[in-house]
Amino acid sequence: MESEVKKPFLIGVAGGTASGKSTVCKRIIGKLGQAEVNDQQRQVVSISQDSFYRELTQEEKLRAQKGRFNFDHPDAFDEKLMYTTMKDILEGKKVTINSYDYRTNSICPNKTVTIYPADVVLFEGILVFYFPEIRELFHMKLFVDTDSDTRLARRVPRDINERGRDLDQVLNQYMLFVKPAFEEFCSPTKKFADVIIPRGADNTVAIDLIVQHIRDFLSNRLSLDALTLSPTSTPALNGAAINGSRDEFLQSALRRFSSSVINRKLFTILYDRHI
Ligand SMILES: Nc1ncnc2c1ncn2[C@@H]1O[C@H](COP(=O)(O)OP(=O)(O)O)[C@@H](O)[C@H]1O
Ligand SMILES: Nc1ccn([C@@H]2O[C@H](COP(=O)(O)O)[C@@H](O)[C@H]2O)c(=O)n1
Repeated sequence: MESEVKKPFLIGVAGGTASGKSTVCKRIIGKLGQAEVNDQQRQVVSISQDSFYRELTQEEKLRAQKGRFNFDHPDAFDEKLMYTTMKDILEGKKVTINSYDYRTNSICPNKTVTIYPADVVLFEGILVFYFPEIRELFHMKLFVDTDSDTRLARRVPRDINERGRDLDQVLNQYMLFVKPAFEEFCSPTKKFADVIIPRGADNTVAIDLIVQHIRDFLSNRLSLDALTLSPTSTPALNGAAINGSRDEFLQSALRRFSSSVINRKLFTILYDRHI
């Protein structure tokens, strides 16, 4: 039998720096029951746009060390790599992405992350809605809308504790690049969002609604897939549906989709429609 190609539900998660984008993604992953699942089995994965910062020239590296490089400008990213990676993910391919090191302002040498095909892929970053070709790939677009005071108050300790910066560097970079670029490039992309999440991860009502929408989308797609099964594409499943018992059909359907986050009660309904 042909192996199943997983075409994921692709969700873009944009918002200003330290708005809570990665925390929102973690909450969604947790609520879909995927927090403890290992990388290869994981059906819901999150990718950061930071993995697509481009390598700097020597001159840019020197400027970055002095806090004089604008990492909040669209040109700081490798747009082409972002697009081809998202296309590959949408085609159900396994992809390899870079790890990024904020301390050296560069891609970690000899360190990559493998992203295995999944049901749901979240792609989060300050400018994920900025590039039109990439924006159009998303099935759902979320904008995490946290006020700028809160974001700065979170960014300062994070950049000092986790990204190797000192207070002066963080504040200078914020005033010189981060704040103006947010206003010019990030904030205007809020209008493309399907859902705006005020207060980020604190907004459990919004997160629950989004999780329910993801479940509904996946159930509907699975329902369509199963209703259009052809004997050539999935002989085992179809054979069971046509010739076998109700239990055989459900067993083979569950085997095929056993790793999915989708509601399995659906198969009972499908069986009743098929037979
Ligand atoms: N709702 C929240 N309440 C308190 N701290 C938060 C909240 N959301 C995020 N944080 C903290 O703020 C910092 C930035 O959050 P993060 O999710 O990494 O933001 P982003 O991905 O948008 O840069 C992290 O240290 C995180 O733990
Ligand atoms: N070498 C770098 C690369 C990026 N940044 C800053 O990271 C921010 C984006 O990450 P978030 O998790 O905050 O969304 C962005 O505002 C860049 O300024 C950096 O400081 N150094």
